[in-house]
Amino acid sequence: STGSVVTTPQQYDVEYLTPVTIGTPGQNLEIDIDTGSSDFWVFSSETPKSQVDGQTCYNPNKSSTAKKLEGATWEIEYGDGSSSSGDVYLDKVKMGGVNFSSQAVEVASKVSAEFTADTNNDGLMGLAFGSINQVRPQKQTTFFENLQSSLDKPLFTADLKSGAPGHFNFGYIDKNAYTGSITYTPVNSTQGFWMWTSPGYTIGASGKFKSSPIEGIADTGTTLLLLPSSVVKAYYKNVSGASYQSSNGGYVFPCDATLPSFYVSVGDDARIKIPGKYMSYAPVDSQGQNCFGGLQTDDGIGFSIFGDVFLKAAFVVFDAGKERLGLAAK
Ligand SMILES: CC1CCN(C(=N)N)CC1
Ligand SMILES: CC1CCN(C(=N)N)CC1
Repeated sequence: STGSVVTTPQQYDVEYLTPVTIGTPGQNLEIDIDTGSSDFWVFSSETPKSQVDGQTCYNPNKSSTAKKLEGATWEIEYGDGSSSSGDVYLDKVKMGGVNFSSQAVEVASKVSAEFTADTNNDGLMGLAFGSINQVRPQKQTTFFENLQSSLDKPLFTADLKSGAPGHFNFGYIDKNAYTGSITYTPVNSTQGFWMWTSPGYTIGASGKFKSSPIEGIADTGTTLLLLPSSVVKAYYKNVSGASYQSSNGGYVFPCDATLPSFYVSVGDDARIKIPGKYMSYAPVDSQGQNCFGGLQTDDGIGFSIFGDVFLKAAFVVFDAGKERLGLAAK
């Protein structure tokens, strides 16, 4: 089998939302596909009304195919301090024409304020590895892991775009979705993530390549590109008026500043070009005077995060069959 589903950026490409159908008859939710986690959780009939602000809620009692996973519970906390928790049902889940009949659907009986405020986001689907799933007493496998053996190829691809809809595809590689060739690099999944190491980077079209291994995760659920502080400092040295502002929680610069492109090396002789335009995330003030950088430090995380600022510049192959990541220009 193969599948393809559209994924639509929210304002400033802060996150991408993807339609997912759960249960019988189908209940349609808009889900944040997150390759940096491994739980599929949704707003539900069990989420207190005071914590719901317009989100679509999955109601297992209205699905003839829902079965409660007795005794199973979950709770999860994300890098930004947001969190959610609840219990678990097994139900039919369909996305992009592929479906799995008994997917663990983690229903939220509690969500933090960040999720309540994220009014178009009805839940998250983690596509990292099941080893970091948070359901207890027995961990659950991800939608992709459940599908894997039935897919034409044991892989999925992400084609996120800047300010436009893109696609997640399952089981095949769309040759029309990228230019040139795909460079593959090994994935180390021992921490449960799509973790890989870039050999280095280049700042600006005429910059010199800097050999400096950067270990990080390919993460569709993180908005920005989070790299070691030495790399980030070197980049913003090239941006007039840029400074680290603790009050804003990162590097900020005048919105009219000229931003150099940033090249992330892949394998022996390939690199992904992030256009300067992608290196500005959003205004920090209502006048739109100063802007928050799309590149920030990975301080405190333990590894770098190749988030949407990077991923939307590439065609990305998450190849579980060969434990590797494929990257191509587009
Ligand atoms: C290591 C962290 C990366 C960001 N997260 C995520 N995309 N779910 C949380 C884990
Ligand atoms: C990885 C997740 C971090 C938390 N999120 C949020 N606050 N809207 C969603 C993505």
